[in-house]
Amino acid sequence: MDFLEKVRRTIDKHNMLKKGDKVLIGCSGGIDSMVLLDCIYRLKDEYELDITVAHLNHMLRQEAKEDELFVIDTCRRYNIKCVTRSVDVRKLKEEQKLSEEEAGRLARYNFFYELVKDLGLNRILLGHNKDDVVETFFLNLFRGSGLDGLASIPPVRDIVARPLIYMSRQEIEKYADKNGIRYVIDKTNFSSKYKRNVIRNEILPLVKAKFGDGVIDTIFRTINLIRDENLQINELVDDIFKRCVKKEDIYYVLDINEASTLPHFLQKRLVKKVFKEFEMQVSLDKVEDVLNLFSLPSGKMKIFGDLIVERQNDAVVFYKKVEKSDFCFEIPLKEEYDIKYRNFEFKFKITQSMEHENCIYVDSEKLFDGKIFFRTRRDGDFIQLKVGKKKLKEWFIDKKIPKRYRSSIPLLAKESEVIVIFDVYNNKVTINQSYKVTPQTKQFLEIKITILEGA
Ligand SMILES: Nc1ncnc2c1ncn2[C@@H]1O[C@H](COP(=O)(O)OP(=O)(O)OP(=O)(O)O)[C@@H](O)[C@H]1O
Repeated sequence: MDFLEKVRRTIDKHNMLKKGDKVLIGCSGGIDSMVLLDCIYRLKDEYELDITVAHLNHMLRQEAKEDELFVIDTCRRYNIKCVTRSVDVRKLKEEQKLSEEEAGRLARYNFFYELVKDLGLNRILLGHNKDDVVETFFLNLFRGSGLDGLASIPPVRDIVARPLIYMSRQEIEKYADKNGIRYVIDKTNFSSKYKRNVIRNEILPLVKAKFGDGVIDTIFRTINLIRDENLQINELVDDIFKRCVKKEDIYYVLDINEASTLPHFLQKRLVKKVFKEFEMQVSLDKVEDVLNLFSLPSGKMKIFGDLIVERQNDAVVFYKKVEKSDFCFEIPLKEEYDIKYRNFEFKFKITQSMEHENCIYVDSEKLFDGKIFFRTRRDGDFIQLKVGKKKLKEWFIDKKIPKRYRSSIPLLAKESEVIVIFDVYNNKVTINQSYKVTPQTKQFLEIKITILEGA
């Protein structure tokens, strides 16, 4: 089967393209991406494609500018749009504390996704080949990895597709030769500074010499098996996640009763998936630490940064300490006062009548003999209810407000006496009995609460 037919079959097998797609091709100028460009150009009419090439100049190598100009020139010859950008990858590496390869990848993907958005494209095509897949597998194996890493590079992920994924480097070289494809040679491919090159130039040739050239195909098939099984496990974990994990405000609440029935490896995956929601990849040790919380009555740990995992009743709760939710603002009763808190806006105003239906009114008479604060809870807070005086802490327990929410519930208070509890957890307001409006009330504190759109 000829090369282009094999590429076409890869595309169709994985639904990489459909008619009328607007595609971005990532071209470094190297052999893989230039062969990819040539193939997609040949398939352009058949799939009615709109093609844009993107090249990122990493500003790492001396020849970087030449490579960029080479890609621009090639696109001009094909009459294809080309967008280039330069990013100081070394600087990005320092800033984000990444390896050079990771920083390069991050810069590339950011660039690609930005272009997709700005130009209204719907596919990103990259030139990874079979050898890249095998090399990545070994890289991850030597680094230490679970199935996700051993599954290596997938043919399709999200809108990214890799039409050359079943082609060997040798086949690509043959195609380039036969069709006079021009490309640049990345000299760093030969340097042992990068671990990938050690695998590519030293380890894999040795493996081939000892086990025969066919061994690469055998390893590639093994990787595909791992990927298929991994995919199925991931789908299972997605279903379990929907069942066991609830998102509440900024919290992910994992139901222990449900999760405890799962086999250990699925529990690990589930916890890893919660971390992923925070865009965090966490070591297996940390995952095991979290699983230990399943069998403890209580416990709390800091993962890293500001991510906290805490055992609470029948749940393990994951949350990020964003900002200290403690706050305290004095309400100047003489004038109108607005304050935004989370996705609410509170407006306070003294009035002589209860004009508005959707406002809360408090008898203001007793407010003037002290300072009034809009704040979060303090030790010793209490509220006067119909049934008598109650500690705020007990009130929280009665109303079944989870501990993690208690510190972020806004209150109106005078010293330790709570006048109004704005229970944003249950969407209810509780007013202190001594401040409730009566037929004798002459002056009111009007409180208007608005939910802010899109907050
Ligand atoms: N600087 C870049 N600008 C745009 N796309 C890139 C760039 N570098 C890599 N890519 C894309 O990502 C794919 C994989 O990158 P990787 O670095 O693994 O390959 P490569 O050896 O540079 O590939 P190639 O042989 O095409 O140069 C490339 O085939 C190409 O599609």
